[in-house]
Formats: sequence, structure tokens, C-alpha cells
Amino acid sequence: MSKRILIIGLGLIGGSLALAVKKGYPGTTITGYDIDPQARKLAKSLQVIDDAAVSLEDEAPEADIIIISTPVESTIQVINELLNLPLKKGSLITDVGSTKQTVVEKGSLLNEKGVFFIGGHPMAGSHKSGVEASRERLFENAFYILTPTEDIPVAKMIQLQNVLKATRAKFIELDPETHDRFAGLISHLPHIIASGLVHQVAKTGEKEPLVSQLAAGGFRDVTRIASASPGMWRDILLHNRETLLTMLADWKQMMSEVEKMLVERDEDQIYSFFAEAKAVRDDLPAKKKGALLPFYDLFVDVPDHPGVISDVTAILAQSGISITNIRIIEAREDIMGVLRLSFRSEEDLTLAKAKLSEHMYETYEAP
Ligand SMILES: NC(=O)c1ccc[n+]([C@@H]2O[C@H](COP(=O)([O-])OP(=O)(O)OC[C@H]3O[C@@H](n4cnc5c(N)ncnc54)[C@H](O)[C@@H]3O)[C@@H](O)[C@H]2O)c1
Ligand SMILES: O=C(O)C(=O)C[C@]1(C(=O)O)C=C[C@@H](O)C=C1
Repeated sequence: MSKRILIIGLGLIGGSLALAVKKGYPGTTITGYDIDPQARKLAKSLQVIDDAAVSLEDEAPEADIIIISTPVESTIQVINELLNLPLKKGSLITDVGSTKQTVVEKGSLLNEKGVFFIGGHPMAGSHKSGVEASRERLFENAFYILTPTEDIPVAKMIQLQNVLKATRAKFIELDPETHDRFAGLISHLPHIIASGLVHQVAKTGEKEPLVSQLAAGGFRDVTRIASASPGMWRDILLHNRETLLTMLADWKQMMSEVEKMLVERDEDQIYSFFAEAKAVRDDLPAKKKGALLPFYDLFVDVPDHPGVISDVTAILAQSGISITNIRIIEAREDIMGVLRLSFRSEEDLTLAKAKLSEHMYETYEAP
């Protein structure tokens, strides 16, 4: 592919897209721009981009493909800047923002300049930010939502997917309103709730610091996302405000119902509340990378014995399997522990499972 690609916003997502596209099309030159000179410098020295642009004015008019990967409020500002620049006729512009209605509304104004704006949102990520956290395989097997407006020709959609197929994500088309409703429900509302839980514990922790130290697997699992970039999430909330106000009202209603069950000591209702949620959660597609399961995790029962972690890692290393994360998550009856191993792909996970069972380790996957 001999196209000039410009990535605006060199953070986790911009960097990961740059790495994936570079891997998929080794001959392509990727230029990066970031408002932060440090991010530009780091992206260049980590070889995430080939060249760093010092201004949009210089680079945007030369680009065939522009990917805007900034927080959503900045995306609106970047589009405003692009609206005032001479852009290459027929060029493709896309974004990666977590909200789509306001971005697509603004982005489609670019189409009047003879370019094609297609909103996008890769449904994978991390609580980490910055180019140093970027990974070439971040989007592998994840859904990549595209929100084209009616005036976008099919050929341009195909061209964009051809560029982005290097991510090995699965493309799906949605209209911006449906996107924001779905993303609100499965990503934005959970983020508010996770941060709310952290606040609630912190409040008690001010007087009784022991509570934070005791916070174990469950609390950590449901609140991991609260460690994400506050600026990015501020923008997401403000750009999906109406949807989230409705969802918060529904959430409060549901919590009132739980409160009532508790006040009335309604055993059956409490049981059903958990049983129905369990059935739905257990039925979610497992092992697929995407909005709900960003990593390929394997749990391993291990004896509480010195050297057990190096034994497990050695077995995997002998088979050339890389572990992306390893964590001891709980102790069982003082004699057993559980290791959570994360892998880059389903193949690695399956092979790891086979190799570990050959060595008599008991393994299981998250439901
Ligand atoms: N983090 C995730 O899990 C995730 C997943 C999917 C989509 N997204 C979306 O991707 C976008 C980027 O998120 P991220 O996690 O990469 O954030 P990040 O904080 O890692 O990177 C954002 C980068 O944009 C730069 N930037 C900000 N304003 C700019 C401007 N006006 N011009 C040029 N550069 C500017 C910042 O300096 C920073 O380097 C956001 O819109 C977010 O909603 C995030
Ligand atoms: O895995 C995480 O840490 C994420 O928060 C990723 C996540 C999500 O909510 O699933 C966050 C925001 C993005 O728009 C898409 C993906």
C-alpha cells in the first residue's frame, strides 16, 4: 500500500493502530502528529511512527488517509482545524472515538470538501494510556465499529477496511445513535459504576485505611477500568450525556429495587436477581476479545510451594508461549493458590492449557 497515512493523536489507540498498519503493510510510511511534543518524540523513538509532523498544516494536505485518535472533545477540535485546511481530494478520514453522534455530525462536514469521513470505534483498549502502552495486536479479534453516513460510497468503506484489516479486528456497521446507546450500556455506564465503587471504598478508607488493603480479587476485577485516563472519560461522558442520563436513571431504579428486596428480606427476589444475572453473564461469548473480555485468561490451581511460578513459566517458555500478564489472585485453604495467566491469542491459551495439563496442573477458563 503506497498511501500516505497520518495519525493524529499518538496515544494508546493511535500508537496501536500505527503498529498494526505498519506490520500489515511494511512499506507504508506512517506520519504521526500529537499536540504534545513529548508524545511525538516518544512515538518516533519507539519506532511506532516513521516520521513526526510538527504541525497539521504541513502534513494533513498531503495525506491520503487520516486517522484521528485523540480524546473525543479534541477530535471535534481537530476536525475544525481540518475544515480550514486544503485536503487531498478523495482522501479518507476516520476517527477512533468512544462516542459517535457528535463526532460523526461534525466529521461529515468534511465531506463537503471532497474528502470522505467515516466514524470508527475499535472496541478494545486498556486502562493504560500513552504511546508507551500501545500494542500491535490490541485489536485482534475485537469488534471494530464503523458508522458511515449515507453519502459514503461503498468503495470508500472497502478502502478503509482494507487499511484497518491489519488490526485483524472484525468490522461491524452501526448508525451513530445505536452505537452510543450500546457503548453507553456496555462501556460508559460500567465505567461510572466502577469509579463510583472506588470512591465509596476511598471514603471509608480515609478513616479505616485497612479496608483498601483488604480489597481483593472481586473489587479489583470490577474496578480495573477506573484506572483509565480521566480526561478521556470526561469527554466520553459529556459526548454521550443524554444516553447516560437515561441509563443512570434506569440504574438508580434497579438499585432501588434491590434496596426494596433487602429491606423486605425477600429471599426469592434476591436469589433471582443473582441467578438471572449469572445466566446472562455465563451465556456471553467467552474467549472472544472485545468489549467484555480484553485478554485471553487462564486460571491455574497451584500448590502454595516455593518455585511454583517459575515452574509454570518454564513449561510455557519451553513451548515458546508468551505470557502478557501473570497474577496470583487468591489463596485457597492455605495450601492452594490460583494464578491468572494472560495470553495474546486464543491459540497461545489453548496450547498453554495442554502443556500445563501434561504437567498435572489443573486449569480453567473464565466463564
Ligand atoms: N483507551 C481505550 O481503551 C480506548 C479504546 C477505544 C477507543 N478509545 C478512544 O480512542 C481515543 C484515544 O484514546 P487513547 O486511549 O489512545 O488516549 P491517550 O490518552 O493514550 O492518547 C491520546 C493522545 O491524543 C493527544 N491529543 C490530545 N489532543 C490533541 C490534539 N488536539 N491534537 C493532537 N493530539 C492530541 C494526546 O496528547 C495523547 O497523546 C479516544 O477518543 C478514546 O475515546 C479509547
Ligand atoms: O478494557 C478496557 O480497559 C477498556 O476500558 C476498553 C473499552 C471498554 O469499555 O471496553 C473502553 C473504552 C473504549 O471505547 C473501548 C473499550
